[in-house]
Amino acid sequence: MSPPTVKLNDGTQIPAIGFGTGTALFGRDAENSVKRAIECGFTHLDGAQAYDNEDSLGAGMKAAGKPRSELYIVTKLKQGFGAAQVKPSLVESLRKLDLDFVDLFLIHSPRPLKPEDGTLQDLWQAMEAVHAEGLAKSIGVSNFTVDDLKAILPGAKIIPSVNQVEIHPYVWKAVEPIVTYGRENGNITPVSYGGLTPLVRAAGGPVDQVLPPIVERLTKTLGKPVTPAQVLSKWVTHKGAIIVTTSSKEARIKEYLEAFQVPDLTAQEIQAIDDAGAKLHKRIFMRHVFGE
Ligand SMILES: NC(=O)C1=CN([C@@H]2O[C@H](COP(=O)(O)OP(=O)(O)OC[C@H]3O[C@@H](n4cnc5c(N)ncnc54)[C@H](O)[C@@H]3O)[C@@H](O)[C@H]2O)C=CC1
Ligand SMILES: O=CCc1c[nH]c2ccccc12
Repeated sequence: MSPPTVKLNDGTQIPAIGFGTGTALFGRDAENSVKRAIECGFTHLDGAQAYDNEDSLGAGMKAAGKPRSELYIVTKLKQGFGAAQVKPSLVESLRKLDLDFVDLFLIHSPRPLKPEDGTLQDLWQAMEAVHAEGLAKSIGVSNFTVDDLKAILPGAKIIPSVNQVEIHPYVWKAVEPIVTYGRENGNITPVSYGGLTPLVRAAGGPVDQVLPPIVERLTKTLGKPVTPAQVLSKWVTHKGAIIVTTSSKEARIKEYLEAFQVPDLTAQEIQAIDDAGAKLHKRIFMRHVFGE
């Protein structure tokens, strides 16, 4: 079963969960993992120039044999690239991916940006130009703070469709203002990465303690086992975000997709996870977003 989709501010639809080729797959051949993910039901694939594996992402798509129209392909401008590199680097990404266009092209990070490479506004104008040429159906940003959004929005002809940022309970207090600002200023959809951090990179933290009763209730309600990772995925979805996750294991890939069959969390359960998350601040990526 295909995952649900969400409508972006430019009218396009994005699958509510994406399979990442960074982190564990960074610099590695992603072909088999991407093929497996597509065969299991993922249609949204998250790449980046910096991951140095776009060619194998393209090979994985091809090997899976799914029509291009059923796939949603994302790549990101390498960190540190300025306006002049937007089009040539995207053309090179498309060559590696063996595609005519990507569904979504993101500025991977607003930093570092050298003064000689122009301003963030110049960078966004160059993104608007590749969108106008049809090389990217949607354009967006990643790791943008409220101030970064404020820097580009006044001069923008196109509002970023998404802001991909680290979102999980241990950064929620810090990231919520970015999510809210984006929503209130052009309906920018948050995309979450690092969503499983409480289980994967901060095991034993306060969130671990509140998950078991929620897992138990949902397992009873659904009539089949629900996992802590699925509960965290539901939490991310309840915050209005698209999920980007990854795994090389087929069982985990299926577990991620099956999270969409899990019943909703109650307001009290969401609050319990928020409260537990607020007891620990743990950021994994992009120091500039959270200041520590
Ligand atoms: N825009 C950006 O700056 C960033 C984007 N990303 C994108 O997001 C993707 C996913 O990022 P992640 O942080 O890896 O996602 P994530 O937080 O969902 O973690 C996925 C990892 O968790 C492991 N895992 C899943 N369930 C587990 C369990 N029950 N116990 C132990 N381990 C478990 C998986 O094997 C996998 O290695 C990346 O591949 C990349 O495409 C990631 C980081 C930064
Ligand atoms: O996207 C995840 C974080 C990130 C930013 N730049 C790079 C380069 C290589 C691997 C991961 C990343």
